[in-house]
Amino acid sequence: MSLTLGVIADDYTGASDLANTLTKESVRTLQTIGVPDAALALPDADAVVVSLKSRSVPAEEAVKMSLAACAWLKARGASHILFKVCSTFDSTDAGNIGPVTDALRLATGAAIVPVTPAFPETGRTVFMGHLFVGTVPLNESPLKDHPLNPMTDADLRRVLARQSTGRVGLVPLKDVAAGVDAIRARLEALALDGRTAAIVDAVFDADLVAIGAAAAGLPLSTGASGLGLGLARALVAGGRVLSQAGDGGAITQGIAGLAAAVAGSCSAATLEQIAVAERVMPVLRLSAERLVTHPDEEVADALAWAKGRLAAGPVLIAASDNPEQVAQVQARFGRTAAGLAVEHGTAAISQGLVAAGVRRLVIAGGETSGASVDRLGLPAFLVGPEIAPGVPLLRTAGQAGEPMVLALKSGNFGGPDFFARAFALMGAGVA
Ligand SMILES: Nc1ncnc2c1ncn2[C@@H]1O[C@H](COP(=O)(O)OP(=O)(O)OP(=O)(O)O)[C@@H](O)[C@H]1O
Ligand SMILES: O=C(O)[C@@H](O)C(=O)CO
Repeated sequence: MSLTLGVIADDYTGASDLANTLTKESVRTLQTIGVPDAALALPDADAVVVSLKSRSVPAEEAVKMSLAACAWLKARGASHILFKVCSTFDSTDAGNIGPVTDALRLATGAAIVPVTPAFPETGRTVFMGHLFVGTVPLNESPLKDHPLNPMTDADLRRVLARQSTGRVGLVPLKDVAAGVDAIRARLEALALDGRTAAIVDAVFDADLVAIGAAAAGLPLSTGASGLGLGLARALVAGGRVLSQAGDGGAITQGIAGLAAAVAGSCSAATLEQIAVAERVMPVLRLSAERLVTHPDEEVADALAWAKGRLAAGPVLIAASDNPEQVAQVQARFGRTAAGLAVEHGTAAISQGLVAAGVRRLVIAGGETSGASVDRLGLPAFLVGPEIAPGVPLLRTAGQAGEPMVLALKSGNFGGPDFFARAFALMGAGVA
């Protein structure tokens, strides 16, 4: 397999978001979970998205995992590496976007790295280096209450500089609007001035097409699905990838079995989606406190609840809670310990659901998805049609046993009826 584009994604939902964008742009794309085993038989692809669970781990660990993924992708011919981060730049002052970008820059020999989390289709735009979520700056959006990495500064030059060893510059919208040559010229000037990364403004998809054209000529970029769109357009236009229309129908073919969803995202979008799901399917609200203090009992009770209902249609099991409740649990047990306990609990529930015959599984939340997919030991996914912007259907690939269809939903993505829509596309209707 000879690749053109190698993507290192810092969480699993983000990886499927990016794989979705590339697939929509007709780039033959495969999503792997971690660096694939040498023995894993993979179909041909022009782009591979390696999913890591590296967003919230200590920076040294994230760097190590990302360098291993980079080496694997480069050994298979990838001429450009995209480090896929969250469109809301989820990270802390300790990392991991800065440390990983710095390390990949050295590994790829890049002089400067264009960085933009813009994803206009989902309302993420960057202007004068400041990230907006819809109509408000990042620090006024619900991301200020994120359970693991509250985002309190919208100025990405400052945010990235606090995490990086290098100096951070800006490619302003004026240059982006002037087109690919102006972007290249600004990046070169910033590199000459000693900047090792540059936040690139982008408000419309057209901006990202120009940025993608400039970035495709460099060894490395850091960004979200908007940058993926720009890179895909540049690679297809330059004849560097085989453009191929997707075969969406094949994704759900031959998949029967039960259907369920597990949610651990506490984003405003997911909380609303759970409330809406309650009107059309059975929903169980887990106790985060009990997942910390009596995990086996809480998991067993949840599975018993689900098993009594699955035959009648999809069910949803959610740990998700509002910021006040999450803060209380965190105050009592600590942020990391509470998050990990809930992830372990939801992963055990996903495993129990699959053991009970679930073959159509929706998971909400990046860390939550990572923990569940790891527990299920799924090595790779083929990418199918889109349920909502940034959320495709996925079909398991490369694993022994019966295939499954999954959806890994980024916390903030999807409309209010997301769960019902996902099940309908998976061929499992709700009442
Ligand atoms: N009730 C709760 N109390 C405390 N922590 C919780 C609770 N419910 C979930 N969590 C934790 O909150 C974190 C949510 O992160 P996750 O990445 O799954 O969602 P997200 O950040 O909304 O999604 P994404 O990363 O895709 O944007 C997880 O670590 C999860 O275990
Ligand atoms: O970019 C995004 O917002 C998502 O793909 C994501 O990474 C959420 O975890």
